[in-house]
Amino acid sequence: MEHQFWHNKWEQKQIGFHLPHSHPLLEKYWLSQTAGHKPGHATVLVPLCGKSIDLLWLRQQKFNVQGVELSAIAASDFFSEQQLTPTITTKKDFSHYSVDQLEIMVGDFFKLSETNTYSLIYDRAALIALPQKMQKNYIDKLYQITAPGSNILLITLDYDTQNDTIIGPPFSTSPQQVEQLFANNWQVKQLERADVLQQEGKFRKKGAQWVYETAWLIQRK
Ligand SMILES: C[S@@+](CC[C@H](N)C(=O)[O-])C[C@H]1O[C@@H](n2cnc3c(N)ncnc32)[C@H](O)[C@@H]1O
Repeated sequence: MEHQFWHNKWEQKQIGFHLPHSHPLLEKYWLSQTAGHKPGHATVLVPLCGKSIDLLWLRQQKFNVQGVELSAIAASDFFSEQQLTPTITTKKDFSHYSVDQLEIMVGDFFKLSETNTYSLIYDRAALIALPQKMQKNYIDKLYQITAPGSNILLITLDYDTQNDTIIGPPFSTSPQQVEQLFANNWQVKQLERADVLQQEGKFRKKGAQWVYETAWLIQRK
């Protein structure tokens, strides 16, 4: 997706993806499957984080949280809505908005230069925000920045693409696609798959017959 597409979405407040609460699948699987074995204060990276309340939930569980987000509007809205005052510093490709244990790096995720650094990643609506031709680059970038043994909690959506009135994002990403994307270098475990058509008004209105949400534990070999 062009960067301008997302900047326009934030400027025009077209952020239907934003949830006013933390994600139930994060609450269900983060400690039980993904990060429960990690010592307190491990760092979790949240790619394409928007102004997600999940950042706060993760911090409440005593993780250091680093989000990456293209839009400075998203970052400033996050901190002002949470009544937090960040310090802002700019280094190279990113502006860092930070308060205790929580930082949003404003810039392009694909410009992260770290290697073998992160051991915990939370992805809700990040992989699926990208069109198929960018998804492979996204997985390559995850591979670059994570260390062997890293865990990712990934939440994907796939839907009835017969109905071509639905144009992503989110881009329908089927279990087969997830398995193919992570086929090399990763172990893939499906944690849960459920029909969420009833909760997804946007899809229902457009005539979708089904929408599935799937939670995954992805482990880097
Ligand atoms: C579908 S939203 C999901 C936001 C968040 N994960 C959530 O659950 O609310 C995708 C977000 O990714 C951001 N984004 C898109 N491309 C990006 C990039 N290359 N680097 C960093 N952020 C990006 C957009 O601005 C948008 O806020």
